[in-house]
Amino acid sequence: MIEFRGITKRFPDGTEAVRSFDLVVPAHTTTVFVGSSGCGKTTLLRMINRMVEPTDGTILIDGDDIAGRDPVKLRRSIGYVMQNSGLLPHFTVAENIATVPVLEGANRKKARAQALELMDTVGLDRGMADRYPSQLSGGQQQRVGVARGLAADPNILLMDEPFGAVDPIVRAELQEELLRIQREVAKTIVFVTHDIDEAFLLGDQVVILEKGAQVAQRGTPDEIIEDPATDFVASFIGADKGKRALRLKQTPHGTVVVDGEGRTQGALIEDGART
Ligand SMILES: Nc1ncnc2c1ncn2[C@@H]1O[C@H](COP(=O)(O)OP(=O)(O)OP(=O)(O)O)[C@@H](O)[C@H]1O
Repeated sequence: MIEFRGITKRFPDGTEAVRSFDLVVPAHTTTVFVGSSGCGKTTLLRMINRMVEPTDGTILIDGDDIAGRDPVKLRRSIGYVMQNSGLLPHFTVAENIATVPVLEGANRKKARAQALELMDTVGLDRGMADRYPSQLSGGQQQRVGVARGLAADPNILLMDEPFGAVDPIVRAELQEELLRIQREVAKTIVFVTHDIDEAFLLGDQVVILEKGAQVAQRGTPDEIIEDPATDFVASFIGADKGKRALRLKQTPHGTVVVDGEGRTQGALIEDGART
């Protein structure tokens, strides 16, 4: 469990990126921070592994104040996956995945064997182990990034817009893969996105943020969709445009689901029917 208590971050130029932020991130579930550009999501995430130090307040991991932890050790014990994967260009795929275990003193042969296993986990062909990042597609690079994040077998995985730079089809594939991996590994994941649909798909807990990391609403996707707390939230999730208020419509071919403007969003099928 990660706990933010009264966290404020003011940068030296006076920008208050985060103001008095409180939140409990339960273990073994996915919490998503979602909000517009500049609202403080990345700053919140980077304070968990001390890449950014808070100006005020306390962050606890499993009850321990992280201010008392060695920053380098803390950082290596937490997985971090970023947009554009952040891979080292002169390292092969396997070497990239094994970076942290090798830094931590793991035997190279063992680290490589583990990297190959992680390639299976994230759905990458082992034949790519000796390629360089520039020889992979954007989606494959992101898979390597996820494998690297998991390599030290961390309890916590931080993901900063990890699927932001890939096309929508690959993005949907990566989201499904992450859901599958999370069913297997059950890490405590903190995921940052500005895409509300991604937040609702991946999040057990979704935290909608406004400027200064002010919490507009926090809850499960169901709770937020059923009862948006404010006009801002309703607008952010598209409820005001009828995007979330779906109706059934009969057609000659069956029943479809339409949004507030009558646009077809999907077909209604019987439970247990083939999709
Ligand atoms: N090192 C810094 N010095 C000064 N201001 C900063 C610094 N890093 C971030 N900020 C500012 O803090 C605010 C929050 O930034 P942050 O990167 O956390 O937002 P974000 O929600 O992750 O945005 P995005 O979705 O665009 O990445 C912004 O106004 C940003 O300009």
